Amino acid sequence: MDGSGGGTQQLRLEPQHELRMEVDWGKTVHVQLVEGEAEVFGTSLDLGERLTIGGQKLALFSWQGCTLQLQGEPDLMYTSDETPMGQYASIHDVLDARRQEALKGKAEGPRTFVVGPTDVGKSSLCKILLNYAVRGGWAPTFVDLDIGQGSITVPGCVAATPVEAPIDVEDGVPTDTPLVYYSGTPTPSDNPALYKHLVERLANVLDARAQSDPQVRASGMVLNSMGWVVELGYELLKHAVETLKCNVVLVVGDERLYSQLAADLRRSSPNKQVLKLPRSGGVVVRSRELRAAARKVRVEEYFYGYRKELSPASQTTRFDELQVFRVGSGPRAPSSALPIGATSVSDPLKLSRVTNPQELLYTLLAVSHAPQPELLLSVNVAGFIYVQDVDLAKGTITYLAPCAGALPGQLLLAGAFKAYLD
Ligand SMILES: Nc1ncnc2c1ncn2[C@@H]1O[C@H](COP(=O)(O)OP(=O)(O)OP(=O)(O)O)[C@@H](O)[C@H]1O
Repeated sequence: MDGSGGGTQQLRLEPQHELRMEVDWGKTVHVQLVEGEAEVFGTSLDLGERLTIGGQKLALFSWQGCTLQLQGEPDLMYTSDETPMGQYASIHDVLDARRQEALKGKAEGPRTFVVGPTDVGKSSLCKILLNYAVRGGWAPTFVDLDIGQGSITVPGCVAATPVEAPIDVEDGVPTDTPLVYYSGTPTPSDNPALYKHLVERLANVLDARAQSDPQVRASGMVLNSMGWVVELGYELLKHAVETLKCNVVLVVGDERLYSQLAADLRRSSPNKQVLKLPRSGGVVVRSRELRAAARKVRVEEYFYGYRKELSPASQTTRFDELQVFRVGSGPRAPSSALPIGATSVSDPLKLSRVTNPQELLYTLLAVSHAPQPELLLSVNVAGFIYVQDVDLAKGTITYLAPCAGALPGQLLLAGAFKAYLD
């Protein structure tokens, strides 16, 4: 049973056109390349390869034209020749030239920061640039600072992963050797100091990695950012650009943001390239509810896999055998409750041991590589567990882990959002 239903049809895609498609979760559509060439966000399809699309919105683009065979009924499907792919390819050429130059001069390649408001196609552009770089023989690092989505592991993280092969259309970015820091919340406004701290930790490790391998260094990075581009969100963007030493900033679909960033960044470092790009008309706008649903799907995929091919293990343990810590000093007193003139002071990076397991129910806990609690915010995480049940009478918690057996670390970081897996 593949859930595709519907008949089979052949479709001709003219040169530089794209076929835009939306397939809801729980449904599948199969697409096969019969003739010519086509790609999905820069990942080329092989002739005869059968792509399964489910719970996705995407575009099949062809530079030279192609024939596709479709089985199943997408919820929405249309073709368009109004795509920014030509401009995206030109940007790739600029980045490629910078990589060649960097390799020759044993220097840093382009660190390309993609910014823009929500739903302008930032993640899709990152995939296109990563895939084009891989097709040219480079091994760029993908850095995801959009903690709302968690495309590398789960929502609530800043993370990075090397991309050495084209990104799988179904499985997404590779997750074999990710570098992950957990903030535990899908929005940086909950604890901006923590977000900045984790970005700084990530930057340090990525700098060290780049120094150790000239090819990695010249390949550079492609960085995805969150869509919060005003007020504090804007300050966090600038902090990330500076901390991760980004030398190319691509502003998608927002003229105002482009001129503001270009002025601010050029003032602080004149050799940064700040470029503007149009939003693709194909990008689908997602509601708040859809984003929350996508977060849950992301967590499910982490444990069960995109095709439900993984077998996570449910285990029960005594809560006092786990050392779970929470970041931040808890809710601040409202200013109205403080003496006149006093401000509420709390350490946003303070760690405190969680003593009531009930508050962890349905949340994700990060299993840290840290050898001691003081290093919990400095060391990356090994993976995640999901708290399925808490038995206060017995003092036990039941959790879902990617595999059975002992956890890879004794120290855990609590998350603040509930995933409510079925
Ligand atoms: N040309 C296109 N045709 C059809 N769907 C597209 C196209 N480009 C992007 N999409 C889809 O639109 C949705 C939003 O795109 P994307 O995730 O790239 O935007 P974003 O700016 O990164 O969003 P966010 O605000 O969540 O960071 C995704 O489901 C993506 O697959």
